[in-house]
Amino acid sequence: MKIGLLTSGGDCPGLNAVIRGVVLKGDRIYEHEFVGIKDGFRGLVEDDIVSLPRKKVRGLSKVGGTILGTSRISPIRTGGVERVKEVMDKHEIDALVAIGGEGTLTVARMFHDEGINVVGVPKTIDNDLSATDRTFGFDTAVSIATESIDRLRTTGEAHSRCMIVEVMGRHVGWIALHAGIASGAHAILIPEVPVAPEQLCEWVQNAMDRGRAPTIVVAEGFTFAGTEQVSSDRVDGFGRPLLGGIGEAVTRMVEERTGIETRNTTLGHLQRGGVPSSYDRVLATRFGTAAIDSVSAKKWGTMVALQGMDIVNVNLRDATNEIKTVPRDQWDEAAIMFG
Ligand SMILES: Nc1ncnc2c1ncn2[C@@H]1O[C@H](COP(=O)(O)OP(=O)(O)OP(=O)(O)O)[C@@H](O)[C@H]1O
Ligand SMILES: O=P(O)(O)OC[C@H]1O[C@](O)(CO)[C@@H](O)[C@@H]1O
Ligand SMILES: [Mg+2]
Repeated sequence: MKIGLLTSGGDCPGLNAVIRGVVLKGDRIYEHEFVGIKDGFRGLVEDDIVSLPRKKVRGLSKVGGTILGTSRISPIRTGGVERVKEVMDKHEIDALVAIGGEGTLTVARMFHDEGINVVGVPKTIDNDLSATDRTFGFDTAVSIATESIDRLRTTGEAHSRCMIVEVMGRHVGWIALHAGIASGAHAILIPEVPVAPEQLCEWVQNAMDRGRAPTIVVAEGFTFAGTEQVSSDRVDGFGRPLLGGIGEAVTRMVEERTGIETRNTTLGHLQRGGVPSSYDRVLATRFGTAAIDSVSAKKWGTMVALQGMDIVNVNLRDATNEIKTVPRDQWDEAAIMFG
């Protein structure tokens, strides 16, 4: 079989390890041929496709980013499924492995419905995909965020300041929750749970009164009860507003209301760049080798997923019907330690 690989949506540590896993097993065990589609769906519409022999994936499991490039360009809006089929036919591509988050896999599902052979691999640092216990990239992002919060804590203590840390998480607070628990934050603010400014200031004041430097982790998608998401007037490649700025808003509010000197740090793309953790390398490699098994078994319209310790196949529809949010009881468990 001739198989096209693409990475789409935000990049994520472990993408290259998936590519390596797919190509190595596909070459050794199944003798498939591979091509790389450049910059996600852009390459599929604009016919930007390169050969992907085994030698191109050497040593890739520890390399950040993606050798194929990525984008947020929609094939549905730009060329449509007919154009995708035309390009695939031209290159005699039998099947696609689409490595991406909920948006990419929604498009993969649309492709499947239109008769294109496709298997999905779940990626995102946000960990917001249903039907898989984990996405690769999440562990790395949490490690980077945790280390950063630990560092901010010592400078906060030196100055008796309140430190606010904004982490990624457009719709969900998984990174904030895990990094916040790991670093012993005094409050964790996530999109799933509205919190009143008065409550936050009480936690900040309590921590200060006990001689601690209050440390607050806030996910970019968080909003105070009854307020709008903070976003910029700029949009991403798909036309959605860029988020970010809630950390600064929380900082000003805390300083104004409590009088405690407060500083904001937005971790941003530091959470996505650089080498994947060993956990993410292993998970991504397992996803890659399982994905080529799925392709070889013609399990079209499915996604590889982690359930417990096992890699399984799930329907793309189950993976993309709704995003996986943080359950309220998990936030409540953490909230016992706030303040
Ligand atoms: N419903 C849709 N209709 C058409 N195109 C879509 C749709 N959803 C997503 N896409 C396309 O798929 C691309 C990838 O989706 P998206 O940008 O959300 O990244 P993702 O795969 O979800 O990863 P991330 O976790 O970074 O968001 C989008 O930028 C857009 O071009
Ligand atoms: O700067 P970009 O690439 O648009 O990505 C930002 C988005 O990517 C994500 O990290 C998901 O990868 C979101 O949490 C965030 O809103
Ligand atoms: Mg998305």
